Amino acid sequence: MCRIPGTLMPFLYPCLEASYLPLRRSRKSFSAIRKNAGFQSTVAISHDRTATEPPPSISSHLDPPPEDYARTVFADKCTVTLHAGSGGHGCISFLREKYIAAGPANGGDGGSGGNVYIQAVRGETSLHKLARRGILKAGRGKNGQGKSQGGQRGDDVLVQVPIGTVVREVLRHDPVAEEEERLRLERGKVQATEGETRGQFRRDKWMLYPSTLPSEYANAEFPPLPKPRKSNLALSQPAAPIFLDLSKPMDRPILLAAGAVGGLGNPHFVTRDLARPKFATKGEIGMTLTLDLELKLLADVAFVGLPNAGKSTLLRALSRSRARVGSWAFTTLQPNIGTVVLDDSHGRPKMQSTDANGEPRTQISIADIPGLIQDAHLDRGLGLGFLRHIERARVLAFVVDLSAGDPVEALKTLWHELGEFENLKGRELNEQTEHAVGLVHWTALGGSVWSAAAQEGAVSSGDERIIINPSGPPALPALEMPPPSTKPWFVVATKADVADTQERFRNLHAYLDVLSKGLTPHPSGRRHCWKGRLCAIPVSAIKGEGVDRISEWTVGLFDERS
Ligand SMILES: Nc1nc2c(ncn2[C@@H]2O[C@H](COP(=O)(O)OP(=O)(O)OP(=O)(O)O)[C@@H](O)[C@H]2O)c(=O)[nH]1
Ligand SMILES: [Mg+2]
Repeated sequence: MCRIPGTLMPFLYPCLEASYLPLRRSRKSFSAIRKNAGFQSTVAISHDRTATEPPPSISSHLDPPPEDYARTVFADKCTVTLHAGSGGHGCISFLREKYIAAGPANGGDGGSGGNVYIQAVRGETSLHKLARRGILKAGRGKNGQGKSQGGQRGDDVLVQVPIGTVVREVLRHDPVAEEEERLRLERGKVQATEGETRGQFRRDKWMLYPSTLPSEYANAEFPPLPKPRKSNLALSQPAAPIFLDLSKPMDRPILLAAGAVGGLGNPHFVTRDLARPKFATKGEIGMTLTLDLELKLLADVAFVGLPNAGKSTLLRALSRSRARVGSWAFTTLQPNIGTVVLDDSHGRPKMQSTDANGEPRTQISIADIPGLIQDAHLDRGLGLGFLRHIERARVLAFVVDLSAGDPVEALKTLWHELGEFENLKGRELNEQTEHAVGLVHWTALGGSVWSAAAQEGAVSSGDERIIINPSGPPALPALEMPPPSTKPWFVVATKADVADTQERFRNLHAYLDVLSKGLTPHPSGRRHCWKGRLCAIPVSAIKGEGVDRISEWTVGLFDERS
């Protein structure tokens, strides 16, 4: 439940105020707020101040010079390749001391490779850092040393992603699993694998004593190769193909790929006949995973509006964002994410509210989405790309400009685009399903694991295995998102400081009233839309007035749903 201690900012339109109380606020607390704010006597915004008076001191952030813009770097999707560390090689060494010229074998085992972990953390809002890096490699285990010293473990890699990231596997190359698969297939044909491997030298598996002559190992007899080994940690890896929906902050990371185990030192190969083996095994090769990361939840609130409506200025007013603003359309080309901290700058929460996990809500994230224009669903303007972002917010805040024509028309245009986008997605989904019904799925290596061997082409160790040369990994289906019309929403009527905008605001308010009573069809044209209390919040973003109501209302909506 949301409770708002302290005073509200002096409000914009006193005559309309009574009907915009945040959800579930008691009458008593409201009258206290009115009293504190000097409500009856103060009208917060002087309407024709913008042109003549110098902007207030706050405007340095809200009406910023170009040097105050931060370059927006944002990615809501990326593909990364993760390499678990390979194991270090086993060591070939012999004890050598005073009076012991040729002691027993004492080579240490190789160290294990580093593991790859993933963790969803608060504070991360975009996948651009991962998108830029593309490839992350865990450290290789160090080789074993003499005097039976094992090699050091390789360094782990921790991939930190924003909360709401969906991780899907695109490609997997696990040399150990592939070797096991190869042996399993061969076991049917040749019973005595041991006998077959004895006497063979495999350059990729064996380490040889440095001073060994080629002629020596050409005739040397090698023991059977040890079975492909995996570290115990591999048991806690998620099952293939990986699908993780990281919708909550994680205290501990999840293991994605365990590092490969190190090779065996030469003491492992001591036998009665061979006291001083001059060979050890190489470390296993670490697995490679190609993952598709996609943000399912971009932010708690998304600002949806026509170009130049004042969305970026509003984000600057609410948070410390340094989004670019300008009096022309399409100033914003990438979503900007801002964080609103719900405390009074002294560490005390402004509102008592808890999230779905029962934890106190300390902040909300807001996404400023690039402007939407008519026919955006037909890929006009910045196209479908950013309509996609709108699906990824929990609450939609429609930002309408009170100074630019009828706000009701603007709201209808925005909803029409979202409705058409939903229709388009529905049609696409139907087509995909029809297409999928007509397809025959065939997996090359008989498992859900898409192996690199299959990707390389017509590789086959046996005659009966036919591998089709595919052009690449299978495309992942689009993530399922809740349609925008089912999300809670409200309207932010901005630029309320501009003169003669009250009438437009009253019209907007009246329209929302009629809409919430169900007396007029939903502007998206969709059925099963969200049915809740609709509200329009008048603000002046450029003066930072009335903007606190946005976070209060949002928190009220979250509390209602939880
Ligand atoms: N008078 C007044 N002007 C505002 C207000 N908010 C924004 N503006 C001005 O409106 C213009 C557009 O603001 P932006 O924040 O860049 O608008 P936007 O919606 O982000 O625009 P796009 O990124 O192009 O979609 C700027 O010149 C702002 O100074 C406001 O509350 N009052
Ligand atoms: Mg903008």
